[in-house]
Amino acid sequence: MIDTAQPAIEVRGLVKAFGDVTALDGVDLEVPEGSVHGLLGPNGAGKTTLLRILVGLVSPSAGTVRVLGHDPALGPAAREGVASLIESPRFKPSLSARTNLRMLADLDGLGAAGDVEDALARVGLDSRQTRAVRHYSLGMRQRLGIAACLVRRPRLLLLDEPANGLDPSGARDVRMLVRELADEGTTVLLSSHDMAEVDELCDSVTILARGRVARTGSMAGLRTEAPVAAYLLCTADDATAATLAPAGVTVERTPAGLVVSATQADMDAYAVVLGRSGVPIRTLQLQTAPLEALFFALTDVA
Ligand SMILES: Nc1ncnc2c1ncn2[C@@H]1O[C@H](COP(=O)(O)OP(=O)(O)OP(=O)(O)O)[C@@H](O)[C@H]1O
Repeated sequence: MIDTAQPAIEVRGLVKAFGDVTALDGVDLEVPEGSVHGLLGPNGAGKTTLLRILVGLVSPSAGTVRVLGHDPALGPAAREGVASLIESPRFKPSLSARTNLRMLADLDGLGAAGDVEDALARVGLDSRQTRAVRHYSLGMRQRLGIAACLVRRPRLLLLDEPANGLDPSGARDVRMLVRELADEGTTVLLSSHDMAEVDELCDSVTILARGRVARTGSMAGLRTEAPVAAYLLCTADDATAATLAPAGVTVERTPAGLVVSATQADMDAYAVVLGRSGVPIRTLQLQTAPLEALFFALTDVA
């Protein structure tokens, strides 16, 4: 029975040191059951270490960890209901996707309960095809890795940069799949470098920087904190355009065009004013997305 009052993940004061490298330095994390939570941070922030601790692959130096109510360090029984894709999944290269998943289901003692056909269908891999996994593209392997998670019918799915290395359509497929699983009630914790990806998929986010929590909260809350966006605007008459900026819009003339700082709503209003005033817009480019700018500010990455 699912205890809805209990968070799917509850981490308090988590510290992990590898020799003199402190990968995690007092991390608190709470992920409610049924939500999609993003773990965001630059390289080396500690995301993978945190995920590895959550599945019992690494033991913490200090702090408490509860995953679906259990301490994952206590062994496989304490990790029931949890599936993860943290490292590149290891499959037998000479065997087909279906045979690989059947073997994993048997190893997990799932037997017929591990629905291999359904898992393959969910990730868009054809269970009838006999091609060996060694011929699979990176995107197909990643999908197979997710299928291996789905065979376990997890309540909680942990994904380490699931769209990393995939081409745009592969990345979109993985995102759609994550969204579908979330809509069905699976709790998802996914790490990413990509603020846009987290914004698209997640209800809430924890931003890590150098092993510490730089910010945690709902995506909606984070959006309200985001600075105004910067745009590069080129018009048929930049000198006139600069004089037409409404209140709330800052315009700086540069050789490349007008650098405009404005909220989305104010930029829309400015574009309408320009059109009405007979100043055609030639190009308008978003230079720094607001959430991305906030991510850089919070993690100190120039
Ligand atoms: N097994 C290990 N031994 C020694 N140091 C480690 C080990 N695992 C991680 N680290 C160090 O801990 C820090 C955090 O690494 P981690 O891989 O968790 O970061 P990350 O946020 O996942 O980075 P990336 O986005 O590059 O994958 C880094 O300084 C890394 O070098």
